[in-house]
Amino acid sequence: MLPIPPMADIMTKLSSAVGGLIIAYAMFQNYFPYELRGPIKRYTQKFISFLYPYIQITFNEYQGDGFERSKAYAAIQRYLNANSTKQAKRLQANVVRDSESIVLSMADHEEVTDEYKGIKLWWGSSQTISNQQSISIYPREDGKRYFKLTFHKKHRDMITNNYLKHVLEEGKAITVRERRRKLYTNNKSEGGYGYRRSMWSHVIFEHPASFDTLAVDPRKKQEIIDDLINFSKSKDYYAKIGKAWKRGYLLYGPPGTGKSTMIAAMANLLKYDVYDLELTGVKDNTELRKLLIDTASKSIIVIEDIDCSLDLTGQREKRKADKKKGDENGKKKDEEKDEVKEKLKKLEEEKNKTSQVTLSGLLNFIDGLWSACGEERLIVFTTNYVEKLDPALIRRGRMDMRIELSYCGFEAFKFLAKNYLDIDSHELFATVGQQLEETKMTPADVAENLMPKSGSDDAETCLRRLMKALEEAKEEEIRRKAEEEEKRKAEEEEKQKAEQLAKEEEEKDRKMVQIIINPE
Ligand SMILES: Nc1ncnc2c1ncn2[C@@H]1O[C@H](COP(=O)(O)OP(=O)(O)OP(=O)(O)O)[C@@H](O)[C@H]1O
Ligand SMILES: [Mg+2]
Repeated sequence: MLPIPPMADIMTKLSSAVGGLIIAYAMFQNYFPYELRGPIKRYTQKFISFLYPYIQITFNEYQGDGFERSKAYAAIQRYLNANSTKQAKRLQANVVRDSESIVLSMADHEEVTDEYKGIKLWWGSSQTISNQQSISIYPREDGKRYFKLTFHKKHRDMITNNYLKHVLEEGKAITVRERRRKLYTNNKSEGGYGYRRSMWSHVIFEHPASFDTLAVDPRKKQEIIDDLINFSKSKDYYAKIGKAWKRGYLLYGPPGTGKSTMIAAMANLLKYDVYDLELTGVKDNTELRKLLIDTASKSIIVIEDIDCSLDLTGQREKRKADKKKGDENGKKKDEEKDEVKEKLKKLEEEKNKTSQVTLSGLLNFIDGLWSACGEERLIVFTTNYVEKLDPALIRRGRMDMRIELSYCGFEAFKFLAKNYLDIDSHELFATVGQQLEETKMTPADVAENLMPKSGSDDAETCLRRLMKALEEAKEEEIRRKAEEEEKRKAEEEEKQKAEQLAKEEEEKDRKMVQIIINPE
């Protein structure tokens, strides 16, 4: 490739060439016969492109009527900030992320180079200054910002077909990587009229959990990570098989086994937002659908403790009973005419009013037609009692992956020891392993015991503390079992006594009947 002079140099040469051409053009307009003008024009164009064999593409910041910021401009800006800002000598500082950090971008009239598959390109940033003296609310009237891409015309196809696509995709990926993720929760519906509030409120999601710190059997962990990454890259696959791009996970296990922590780790791994849906705060199925529509792509919708959130089968029965009660109250109202009492009753009813979301509403939420309105979404349920859930809710297709998080095993313990004490092995490991087989302890409790409590605590002190806790837990379990056995025996005895008593009563009754029938 020919070495290309810097832009300023090109512009000087070009302006003198163009000046000459304008004079020539004026002469030719007046003095050349009409028939000769066409060929001469063509040659002039060739001459210009010989002098300046480059193509320029402009990307304006605002498009359409000037209100909408061009997505391409934003993506290019991100791309250039990440890839080429180091070369620019004049930079512009923008404060972002709630005034916490600064992002540098190339200043106006700066130029940087980029290289793509051995092709050199130039990116310039500029602004046309508005002639208006007044301040306008229309962004485009305050001056148009734009990026200009310059490249040799022989690379036209490669640039327009491949490079621009690469820049836009890379820019978008950087936006996703760098954005601050959010943790949303649904606002409790308040009913009534007035200004429609957003259905979700959010805070910045900053949970430190990651799969690196999660003590789960390494093989199982890898399987989950692979599944998640595979999902996030499967846009085309889902389109091909005609399924909405979403996946359901059911996390189940006793309290303190890392279900919530795993959700945070999933969000951190995929860089997704989290929507923590509190079902008891959702008025009815319609509101549930609205909440769903209000969620963005690249997100995890979480429903924790699904078994407690709603008594999905009992709920419908209770509602019917409530309704009946409501009708009866209506009749009484005319009779009583006691307004104060009525108001108090209403308040009480309002307080007791629970969510009217039904099982079918929830199933529709997961895989009904509306669930396809966004893409790249995970739906995660957690529960302590998987056996309590309605089979329809957790069948394959709805919950694609079921993950059991259980008590701490030896592998998980070794992982926690490495994480908390920075040791791979210790002579006490074998004993701890044996204890863990005999006694159930959650990873949360194991981690708590392993954590050094003071600066003087070494690995052995922490391991011995864990062993002591396991010993105590074992004794507690033996005590509990003994108590249960005692209770069971007492109940059994009670039952036998009652049966004996019933038999005796029956015998007495039988004899009494006989005396009445046969008095002698
Ligand atoms: N497998 C694990 N690896 C590392 N830390 C864990 C693990 N499980 C639990 N913990 C620790 O224990 C604490 C409680 O865990 P978490 O809240 O994730 O439990 P959970 O399964 O969601 O419990 P619940 O059913 O009560 O909601 C967390 O602070 C976490 O650090
Ligand atoms: Mg939890």
